[in-house]
Amino acid sequence: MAAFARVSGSVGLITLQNPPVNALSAAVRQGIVDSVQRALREPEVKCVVICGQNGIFCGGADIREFSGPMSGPPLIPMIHSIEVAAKPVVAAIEGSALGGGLEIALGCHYRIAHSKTRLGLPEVTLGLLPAAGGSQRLPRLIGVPAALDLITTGRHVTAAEALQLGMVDQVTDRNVTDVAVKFALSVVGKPLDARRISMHSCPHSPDLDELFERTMQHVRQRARGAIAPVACVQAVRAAATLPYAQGMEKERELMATLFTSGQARALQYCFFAQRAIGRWSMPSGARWDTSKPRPVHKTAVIGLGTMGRGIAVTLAQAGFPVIAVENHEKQLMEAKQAISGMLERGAKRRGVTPVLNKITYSRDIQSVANADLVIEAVFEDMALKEKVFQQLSAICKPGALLCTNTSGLNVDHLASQVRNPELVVGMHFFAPAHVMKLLEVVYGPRSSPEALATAMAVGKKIGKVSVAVGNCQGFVGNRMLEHYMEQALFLLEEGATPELVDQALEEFGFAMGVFRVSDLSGLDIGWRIRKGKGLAVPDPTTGQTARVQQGRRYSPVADLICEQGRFGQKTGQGWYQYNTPGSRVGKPDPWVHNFLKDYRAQHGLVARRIDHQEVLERCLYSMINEGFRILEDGIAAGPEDIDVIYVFGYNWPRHRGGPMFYAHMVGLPKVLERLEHYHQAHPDVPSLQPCNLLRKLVANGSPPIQKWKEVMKKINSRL
Ligand SMILES: C[C@H](O)[C@H](C)C(=O)SCCNC(=O)CCNC(=O)[C@H](O)C(C)(C)COP(=O)([O-])OP(=O)([O-])OC[C@H]1O[C@@H](n2cnc3c(N)ncnc32)[C@H](O)[C@@H]1OP(=O)([O-])[O-]
Repeated sequence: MAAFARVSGSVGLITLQNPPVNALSAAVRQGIVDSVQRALREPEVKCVVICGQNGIFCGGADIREFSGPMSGPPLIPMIHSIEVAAKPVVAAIEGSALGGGLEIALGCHYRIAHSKTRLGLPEVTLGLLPAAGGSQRLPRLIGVPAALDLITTGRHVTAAEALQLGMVDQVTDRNVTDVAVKFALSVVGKPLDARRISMHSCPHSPDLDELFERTMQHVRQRARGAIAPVACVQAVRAAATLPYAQGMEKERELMATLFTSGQARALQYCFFAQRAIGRWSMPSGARWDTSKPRPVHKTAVIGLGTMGRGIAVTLAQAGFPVIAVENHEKQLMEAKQAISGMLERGAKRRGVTPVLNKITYSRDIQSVANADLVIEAVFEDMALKEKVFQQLSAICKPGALLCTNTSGLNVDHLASQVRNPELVVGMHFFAPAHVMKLLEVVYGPRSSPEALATAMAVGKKIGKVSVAVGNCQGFVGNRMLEHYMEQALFLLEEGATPELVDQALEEFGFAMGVFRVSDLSGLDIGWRIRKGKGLAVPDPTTGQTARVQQGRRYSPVADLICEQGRFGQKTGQGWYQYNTPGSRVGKPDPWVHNFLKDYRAQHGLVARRIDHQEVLERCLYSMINEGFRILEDGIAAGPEDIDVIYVFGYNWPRHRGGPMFYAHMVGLPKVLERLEHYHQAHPDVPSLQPCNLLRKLVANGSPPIQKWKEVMKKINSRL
């Protein structure tokens, strides 16, 4: 709701009250309407100040209301009544003014912001556009180019940048409401027409058409099929070319298309999923709010290869002192140089001083004896990791958290190497570790809730989106990815080309298809892992790698490509051809096409026409099916955990919500039917056999994704 009070004699103070972010729920909107009417009606009130409770102005419209019928007074006429008011209305902005919150402020005649405020119109990140006049008022206030940037990206600006853009009139370090009240009294009686933004046209911008063409092209490229950014450009174009009322009509039309779109539902699901994963739970019943993290002051990283360097940078940038250990002198010197460079470039980008002194380098693992948390990031070899954990167990102080950055090896096996297995968890970073937001925090059967709570707390402090998952081969992300990649290889055997598979996945919204990503990360990495699993081993008699391994179909196509030394971008050849080793632009490679033709002939395979639909169904549904197995095994607590992992760690297109949300949108009965269809065609591919949980959810009427956890509990309780 919103409270009204008269302060300083003649100032009507309207306070938004809806913790934690004063979202504009129906009750808050009604409260504002009532308060504005009262302020304008009461003769003693000469001016008005609008502020928010609890140190935040307003987080915008109440996103929770979007999934149901909208009720309460609409925003647009409410903001209009503020703008046309005969008494000056001043917005006192602190904390955040986002979306509808900023739109209210744009309806006010003046805006005073606290220096720590963040302002923005992030609707595009929810699959929407600023639909309470923001797309029409902001361009009029700050100009078309700046408004296009803020509205199509949804980025938040600081108070300093907002002042520089002309979005706010004053920035203060003092109590912003007090400053606003004084300011409001100082402008009583001054003409207001100049302050009514909608009454003005947009500041002139030379060659507007060229600007919009260029922006639309850039936005379409970046959007990868997302519709909201495109609509945002069209709305701002209306502001630049049409009178306000017509522009508002255009804004309303565009919003109507977006509001009910599947993409908007996917993006709003992601918004809440990203916040839900912080409320983790373990199969033991331990939870985020019943487990206390241990204090972590000193940290250490063992092994300064690519991952170790990124992890050290991330910890130091978050303010942790780091002991960086590498026992090879040359590797240590190279790491020191690389890390310093990363810290300096990061500091330059953020306009802060590089924290080079946060890291101390050592060749001696003894130096980590006093660390509260140690992250092992040595080469992905179990024997080597065992040795490191045995050393850490002997060296580290009691209570130190021992973490491994393995991307899929058995965390519990490493726990069995130490005195306190309850203090061992996985902290699986994604390359580059100082850039990628995702962190899989892996707990084993012996990991204590306290250990998990501590790793999750450190994950939050270093700015990672941290997801708690159970220990199993490949954890969640890589375990599902294996099936996605396996299907892609089978499709090559059956007639597809790498380009066709990648095109289907890129049209779906992935920045890069599976074969382009493999060429980027290096085919030799996967090859080494497959060899480690005893898969990519040619039969000594035939010299051929069997196409049935451990009782299931196996495709040796990638191994055979690697045997030719084709490791992707780094060798200039992989699934694509590159001008030179290291170059990034891959062209279709006739060698690969001929190789596949020969391979099919050799194995008696007949190529057939494969369409994009089949590529998507086989690559994505097999991955989703494994997602259901992961839920069934309790490795992930809910679909949100899986979807956040894929959106933040595997570039799953955010406007598709994540693999499990996508299954929900496609419809579980359809996913089940298609998996059954493909499993019938490929009985030797177990990953296509529908998971029991999927069957049970369909049998339970395919409940909405928000209800899966509940239904899973019921299903499990009946087991
Ligand atoms: C007409 C108009 O044009 C259109 C159509 C719109 O206006 S569309 C809406 C546009 N507005 C936004 O996109 C802003 C969204 N919010 C944020 O960016 C951030 O929240 C924040 C404001 C910067 C605070 O960050 P935080 O880190 O301090 O806390 P938190 O953990 O994120 O949030 C704390 C709690 O508040 C909940 N919450 C936050 N913003 C909310 C909102 N707008 N509606 C409903 N709930 C919200 C959130 O789910 C969490 O709940 P729970 O998990 O505790 O149950």
